[in-house]
Amino acid sequence: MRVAIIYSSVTGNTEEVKHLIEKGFSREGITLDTFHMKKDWVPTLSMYDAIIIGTYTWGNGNIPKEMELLYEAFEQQSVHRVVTGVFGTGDSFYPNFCGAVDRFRDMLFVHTKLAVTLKVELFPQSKDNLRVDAFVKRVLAALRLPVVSELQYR
Ligand SMILES: Cc1cc2nc3c(=O)[nH]c(=O)nc-3n(C[C@H](O)[C@H](O)[C@H](O)COP(=O)(O)O)c2cc1C
Repeated sequence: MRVAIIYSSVTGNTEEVKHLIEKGFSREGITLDTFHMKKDWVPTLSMYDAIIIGTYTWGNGNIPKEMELLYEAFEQQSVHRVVTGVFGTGDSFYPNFCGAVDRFRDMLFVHTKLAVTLKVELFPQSKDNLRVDAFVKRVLAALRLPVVSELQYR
């Protein structure tokens, strides 16, 4: 099972959610391939069974510049079998809260097997732990994998 997480973060909020999601998958025995979108390079998306996208929001509800190449790659590559989830951080002070998540969601819904989305207000708080757990479980369910961390307690 190959799962990637591809993200962008300037001030560290989205990166912190990424850490939580990585930990969630790690509890399920899944190690993620991690890509920080800084350069003009995107991995071959069809290599993966699942891809998690993490993005902050810029401008007026926009996708950050460094994430545009990834957005276009999903539109152009053969990804209809890939399970996806998209998360992001934003600031509800802005009218389009986490608008970049919405833009990825609409595109991924058309081109991939979109399983789940998650929006976090700025830096993740303890209440977000349960939301992250639910995010990971939705991806596992779409991959038809059992939730190992719960099976251990039965
Ligand atoms: C110039 C600017 C524009 C922004 N526009 C939005 C926006 O439209 N919607 C939103 O939800 N957040 C917006 N934000 C807030 C960032 O998305 C938020 O601080 C985010 O957590 C930053 O993520 P990072 O720490 O991973 O870089 C904006 C921030 C800046 C500085």
